[in-house]
Amino acid sequence: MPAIEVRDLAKTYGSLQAVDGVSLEVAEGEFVGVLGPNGAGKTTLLEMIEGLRRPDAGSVQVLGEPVWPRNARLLPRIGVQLQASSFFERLTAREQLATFASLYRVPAARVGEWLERVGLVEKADTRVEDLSGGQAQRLSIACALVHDPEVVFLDEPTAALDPQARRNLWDLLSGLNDSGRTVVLTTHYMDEAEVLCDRVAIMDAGRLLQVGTPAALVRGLDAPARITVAPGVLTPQDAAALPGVERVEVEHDGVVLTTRQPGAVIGHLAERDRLDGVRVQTGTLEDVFLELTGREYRA
Ligand SMILES: Nc1ncnc2c1ncn2[C@@H]1O[C@H](COP(=O)(O)OP(=O)(O)OP(=O)(O)O)[C@@H](O)[C@H]1O
Repeated sequence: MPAIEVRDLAKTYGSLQAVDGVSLEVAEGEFVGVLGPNGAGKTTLLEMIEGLRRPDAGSVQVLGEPVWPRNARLLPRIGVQLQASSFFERLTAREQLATFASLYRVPAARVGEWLERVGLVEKADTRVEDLSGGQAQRLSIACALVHDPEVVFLDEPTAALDPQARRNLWDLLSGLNDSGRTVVLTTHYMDEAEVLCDRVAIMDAGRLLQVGTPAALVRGLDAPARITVAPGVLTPQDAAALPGVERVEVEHDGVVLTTRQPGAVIGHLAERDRLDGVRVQTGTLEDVFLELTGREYRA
C-alpha cells in the first residue's frame, strides 16, 4: 500500500484552476518533492493531501485512509508544518513546542530534544514573535515533528533561511527520511529538490508535468554535457578532433567541449594526459523545466 495516493485532484478558485487533475503515489519511506515556481499550485495541492482543504474533485488516501472529510484517526500519524504566522502568540519557543507536545500526549522530555535538534536551545526562552524568520521556520518544523509522525508534510521549509541554515535543515530532513518516515515537501529551489528527494514532481500551472528521480528526469532530457578544459591544456583544433565532440567554444575559463558522450570524451582526454582542471557540467532540473514549459525557471 502506498503511503499517499492522490487521484485526479482538482481545485479552482473562481475562474482560476489552481490544481488541475493531479495524480501521484508516494511509497512508504519515500522522500518526494513538489517543485514549481510561485503560483504553480503546490500549497493548494499539499493542503488537499493533508486534509486541510476540500478538493473540488478527486480523492486522497494517506496511510490507507481518506483524508476528507477531516479524519481524526490520521492526525497523530501525520505531521504538518505550520506557517510561522500560525504560532500561539506570546509563548516562548519552548512553551510553543510544549503545547504541541501536550496536544499529542508526547512526553515533555521530547521538547528539549527537539529544541536541540533544530538548533534552538539558546532561543528556548525567546517569545515566538521575537524569533528571526529562520528560527521561526525551524520551530515550526519541530512542532510538526514532535509527535514522531509517520508521514511528514513541509511547505517550503527552507524559504526564509540563509544558505548555512538551509544546509543544516537539509541534514535534519535527510535524517528524518533515513529513519523511515515518508516526507513530502514543496520547494521552489531546484538544488534542494535535487539534493533531498528520491523523486521530484515538477508542477506548473496546476499540473504535474513530470514525476521521476532527479537523475532520470535529467537523463530523459538528452541534453549534451559541457566539458571545460583549462586554458592552454588543449587547442580548440585538437578539441574539435576528439571523437564525440559536437562543438568547441573558447571561453574565458578555457575551451568548452559540447558532447553527448562525456564518458568517451573524458577517456580520450585522459589518454592524452589532458585532464588537469577539467570540469564537467551535465543537465539540471532547470533544463528539464525549460524543456517541459519552454520557459526559463524563475522561482
Ligand atoms: N484561497 C485562495 N483564493 C483564491 N486564489 C488562491 C487562493 N489560494 C491560492 N490561490 C491562487 O491559486 C494559485 C496557486 O496558489 P498556490 O499557493 O497553491 O501556489 P504555490 O505553488 O504554492 O505558490 P507559492 O510558491 O507562491 O507558495 C495562485 O495563482 C494563487 O494566487
